[in-house]
Amino acid sequence: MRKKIVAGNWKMNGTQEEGQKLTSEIVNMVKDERISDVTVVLNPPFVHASNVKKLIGGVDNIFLGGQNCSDKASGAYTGETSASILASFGATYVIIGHSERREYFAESNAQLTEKVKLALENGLTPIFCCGEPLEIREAGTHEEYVKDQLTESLFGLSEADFAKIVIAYEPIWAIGTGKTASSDQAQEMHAAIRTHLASKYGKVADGTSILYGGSCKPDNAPEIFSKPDVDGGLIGGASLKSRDFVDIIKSF
Ligand SMILES: O=C[C@H](O)COP(=O)(O)O
Repeated sequence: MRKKIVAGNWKMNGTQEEGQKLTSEIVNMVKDERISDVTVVLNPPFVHASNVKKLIGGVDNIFLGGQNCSDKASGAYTGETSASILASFGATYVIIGHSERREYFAESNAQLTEKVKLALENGLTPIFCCGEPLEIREAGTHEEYVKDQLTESLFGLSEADFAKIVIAYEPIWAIGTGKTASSDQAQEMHAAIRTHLASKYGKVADGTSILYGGSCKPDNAPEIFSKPDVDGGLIGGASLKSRDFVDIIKSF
């Protein structure tokens, strides 16, 4: 049985006060509505880490994650945050290779491998993102494109390390655009991803949670999450509204 995961990626949003309010509301709803069968991950901007960690304190199925980590272990890298710093603040997940990091910060597949390794060494579960831009989708080469991202960044991992990875498939043309992939498009890609992972890691890939991301909302999440290879979501915009985010969590 694969883990069902809904992760909220706040991106660069939220003052201290807003972050605390959002976290408290989510925590209260998850408790009051007795949601216990879904792993919930909150990925705020780094500076919110302590506040968020404190607020989720007593809830077994809500975890703190980072939106990124450095590909270096420590040192003179101004503005960066390492996997070990994140772990020391109580984070247990970290998003790696989000398309915004790949596009705006020119992160390469090789760099992402280093980030994944450092995350694992520090006990963090990487949520490894992959996904194609619109022109690749239109050219019909999206499967190959995504498989290459996975091969180049992850296929050097041992089986034991690979078993700890969560994948997020996010078609770039669906991120923040309001244009979601159809549930059939999501299932097709998730199945292709799983088959590709199995070509290297065999049965271990059956246990890999693959999340969908891209304009996921309360009204489309039930249909997307009903697909056999979709194990949850990586939620951007809708994770900033507590009611919407919790409704998405309840969409399985
Ligand atoms: O990390 C989350 C994704 O980029 C999806 O963002 P979105 O839900 O705002 O489209």
